[in-house]
Parts: sequence; structure tokens; C-alpha cells
Amino acid sequence: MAKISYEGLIKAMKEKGVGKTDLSRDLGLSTRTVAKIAKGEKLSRASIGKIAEYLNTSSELIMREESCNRILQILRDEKEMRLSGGLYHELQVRMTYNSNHIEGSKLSEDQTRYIFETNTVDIGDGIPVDDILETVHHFRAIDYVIDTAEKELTEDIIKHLHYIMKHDTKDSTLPWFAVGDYKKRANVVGGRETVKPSEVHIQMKKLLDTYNAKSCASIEDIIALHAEFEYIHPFQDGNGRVGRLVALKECLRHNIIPFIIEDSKKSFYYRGLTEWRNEKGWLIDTCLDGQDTFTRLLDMLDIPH
Ligand SMILES: Nc1ncnc2c1ncn2[C@@H]1O[C@H](COP(=O)(O)OP(=O)(O)OP(=O)(O)O)[C@@H](O)[C@H]1O
Repeated sequence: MAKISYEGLIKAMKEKGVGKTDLSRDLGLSTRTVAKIAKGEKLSRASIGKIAEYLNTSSELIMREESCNRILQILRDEKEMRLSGGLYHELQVRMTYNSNHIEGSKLSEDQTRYIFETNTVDIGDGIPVDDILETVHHFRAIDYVIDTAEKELTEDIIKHLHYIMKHDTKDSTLPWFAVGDYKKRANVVGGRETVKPSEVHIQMKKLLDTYNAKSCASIEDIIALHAEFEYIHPFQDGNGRVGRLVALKECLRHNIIPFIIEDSKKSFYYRGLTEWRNEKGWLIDTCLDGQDTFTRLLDMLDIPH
């Protein structure tokens, strides 16, 4: 649920000496529409556009949707302010480092931090260009997750995450590699068969239909979604990172503390996925441990939870 804030609008009206009656008279807005501002109800995009133009400002500045989810709101505020050293900054560095390292990136946590903080590379020991590209792409993918957190999870959102991660990489030049789309060639994970390319869309639709049918997801539902997503393995490559970004999005959407799987826990995480259909506890414990990692970060930054 989002709360509407007109703080920016009220400030701009004050600065320009504009009253509510001016808005209805000069813009032809009904009194019912203008009354919505005081009640904190959402105005139509057309009305917001008109008011913004009238006040010579932008729509984003006059109406803001504030999430009732504290962690999500902090991430959004810090992202907008480009605040250094806060939760947004640390989530970007820690999740990007760990998620990329699980998949074999050679960048260290310090090198990942350096790229995030300076947008430059300290050329070290022959780091592959794709490791750097995919690190920067992962930062942007987290931004996309924060922006779309409250939307229902769709195949398009998942495919777009894949696009953000993989565009312009070496893989993307391969004729059989689909960027931002499902795989064209069969693949295996952990030596086990995954869903065939021709079946992926059907299985993904089924997975999302079942998951989205719940109005309120629990951490266990999100872990199950993650495991079933990895079993489908819908993309040619990038399934691990996209799957963990989807889990981050869904935790933010459902007001659940997210989990960061640390690279040092990779073997537990893989075992949890391998054993998922026989014994769910392994993966659940690993993800809950990843949630403790995030909770420690909140405690370090004095963010109540
Ligand atoms: N036994 C398993 N069963 C299901 N999923 C698994 C298993 N082992 C690992 N995974 C998932 O698959 C992801 C990686 O798969 P894989 O090594 O095939 O690379 P990928 O699909 O190319 O993805 P990435 O770009 O994330 O490397 C892991 O991060 C994990 O989420």
C-alpha cells in the first residue's frame, strides 16, 4: 500500500503564492479534485500534469507515492538522494558482490564497492570486462527492483531484469543467446535436467499464477518461488542472479526483510536447491541465514525492524 504525499505541491504553491481556488479557477479543476490534495488521495496523471505545468515544476516533485514499507521507503529515499553510506549503498555493494561472486565473478567486495562509489575501475589482476559490465548492470537491476517493488510479479518484469543483467555482454553476441527472453537451448543445473525451452513459458506462467494468487506472501512462499524458478531455469544464463533479484523484489513488496545469500554460504545454498523437492529445510535455513545478514545491516545503520 502506498501513501500519497503532496508535500512538494504544497511547498511549490506557497513559494508561488498560489491558492487552491487559483488551481480550480485557472486550470478548470473541480473542487472535488482539489479536495483530494488535502485528503491525500491520488490525483489523475492528467491533473498532476496540468498542475505541474502551471507551477512550472515536474509531476514527480508535486506528488510522491510513499511506501508504507519502511525498508522500501528508505531505499527509495536514499536512491533519490544518492546518499552515501546508507542502506541503499550497502545493499547495492553487498548483494551485487555476493550474487555475482556466487556465479564466478572475479571481482572482490572492495573492487565492487570501488566501482559503485567511483564509477571507475582500478585495473587489477586481469578482470574480465563482463565481470565489470555485469556488476554495473546488477546495480541498475537493483534500482529496477526498487522502482517496481510494489507491482505484481510478471514475466515481463523478470525478462526485463534479465535484459538489464545481460545486455551488451559477450553472451549477448551469441546467435543462440536470448537477452531479455527465455532460453533457446536446453540447459542443465547441478547435473539435472531443467525445463525444455518450448515448455518454459507455460511453466513460468503456471508458477506466477499460483504465486500471485496469494494476496499476502510469506518468506517461505518467496523461498519456494525462488527454488521453483531455479528448477525451471528459464534463461540461458543469469538464472541465479535474476532469481535472487526476484526474491529481493518480492520481499520488498510484501514488507519482509530481504535475504542476501553470502558467497561463503554458496555450498549450503546449492545443497538447499538440490534437496528442495525432498527436504525444504536446507534452503529455508540458508535463506533465513541470509535474512540475518540483512538484519545485521539494518542494526548497524540503526534502522528499526
Ligand atoms: N541443484 C540445483 N537445482 C536447482 N537450481 C540450482 C542448483 N544448483 C544451483 N542452482 C541455481 O542455479 C544458479 C546458477 O546456475 P548455473 O550455474 O547453471 O548458472 P546460470 O544459470 O548461468 O546463472 P548465472 O548467471 O546466475 O550464473 C545458482 O545461483 C542457483 O540459484
